[in-house]
Amino acid sequence: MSPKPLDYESLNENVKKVAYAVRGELYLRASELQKEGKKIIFTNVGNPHALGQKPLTFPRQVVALCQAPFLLDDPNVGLLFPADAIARAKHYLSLTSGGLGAYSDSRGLTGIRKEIADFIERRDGYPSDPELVFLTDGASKGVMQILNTIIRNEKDGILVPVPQYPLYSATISLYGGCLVPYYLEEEANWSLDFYNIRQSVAAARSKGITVRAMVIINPGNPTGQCLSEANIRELLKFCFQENLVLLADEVYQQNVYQDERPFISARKILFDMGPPISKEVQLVSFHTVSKGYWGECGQRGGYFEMTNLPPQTVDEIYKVASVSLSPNVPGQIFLGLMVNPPKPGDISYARFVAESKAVLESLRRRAHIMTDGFNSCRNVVCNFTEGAMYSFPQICLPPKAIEAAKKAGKAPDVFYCLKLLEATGISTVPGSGFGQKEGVFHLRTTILPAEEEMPAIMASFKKFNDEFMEQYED
Ligand SMILES: Cc1ncc(COP(=O)(O)O)c(CN[C@@H]2CONC2=O)c1O
Repeated sequence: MSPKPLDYESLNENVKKVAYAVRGELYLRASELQKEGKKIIFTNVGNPHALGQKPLTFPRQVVALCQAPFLLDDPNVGLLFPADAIARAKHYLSLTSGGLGAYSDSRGLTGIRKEIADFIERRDGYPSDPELVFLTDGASKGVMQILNTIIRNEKDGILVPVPQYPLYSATISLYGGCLVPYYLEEEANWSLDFYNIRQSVAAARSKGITVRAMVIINPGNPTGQCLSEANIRELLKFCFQENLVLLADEVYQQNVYQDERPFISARKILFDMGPPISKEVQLVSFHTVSKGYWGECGQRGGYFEMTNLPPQTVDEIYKVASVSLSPNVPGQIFLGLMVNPPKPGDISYARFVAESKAVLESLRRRAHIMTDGFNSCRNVVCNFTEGAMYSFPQICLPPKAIEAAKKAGKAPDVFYCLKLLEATGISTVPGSGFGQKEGVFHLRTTILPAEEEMPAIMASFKKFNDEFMEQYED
């Protein structure tokens, strides 16, 4: 009997190649342990509300009213909702063609795309065209769509930073392209090494790969570094020289925990550089409501903005977006609220600022607590989380531990993370899931556990790690 169409052996080989460690072996084991009644701290996913972060009030008030417009007709609505939330809800409902239950245009609601373009113009100081802003169900879908547009065959290469967020490796596998790694320099705080980047491109080309795009994640996931203006200038010059489209993943642009390298968008620097670069380099920038001080991961609100793409290409991307009909409309409204929050003088302004400031300041403190906790272990080295939501310490493992891992049929960092999980309930992601240099091991955790729990979590980690080292050290 020949295999059925959806038997494993008949499946699309690219589907089988996909790996996504953020919800891989460790996450599955943690879920099993949770079912057995063990308390698990899921720090594997940058999912703030799942770790106790409260949603911002104003956005939820507006979307609640949009979801239940009959409340707006209730004479007591003003007793429960502030006037600016009521007004904003009415505004967003007026943008839709029948409320949140109706499909929107496949690029998203025009009025919200305009709000985003206005935000980009305020942020960068250069005009932004709403026609070049497409809304998506999370930034993930936008990244996937653009990579799908770029990858023609297995000889098309995409430059990806390593360690990388596995959305990129998984999507490149799914669409049958070639991931061309460029290694970040851990010793120099995960900085770029342009010699290494050029080497990677040359090596790929020598194998017949056409390198077509370069991904930057700024601030970085899992590495947390923030790129300097000089870095981004050099990147844009490199893309211009090598004819690469730059994919700027800027989903963590609100998550910055140091003052030396504030977030500057790749788009701003592109226009600052002027012609020919500002006219020639093609750029797609991504953003989301899943991160920042919003953390609204489940709302699936993302967008990408296209710069220097020819109209015909934009039309092709629109055509493919039309196949999925419409990005989810509540997620679009969250995007509009994120880029156009309450202003000074609005009734909800003070509360909004207080809530968002509290989240960011706490994340900054937690970044320090976690980094210091890891660095207090003699075999652990951890760069400070300058931005994003993760800590990515290097764990120096003794030969006996590596031997034991081998015997267990596990990569050394997977072995270590499994032992950590079993001993402490802390669910992390092994560095191998993000890529790392040969013979060097990491784990990724988020800085998201509640601040008051963080010291106990780090103490529990240190206790486990020291006992692990006692057991396996020569
Ligand atoms: C760099 C980067 N880009 C895009 C996304 C996708 O965001 P959307 O929610 O908008 O699709 C993530 C999510 N971060 C994942 C999710 O949690 N932990 C992670 O590493 C990310 O880290």
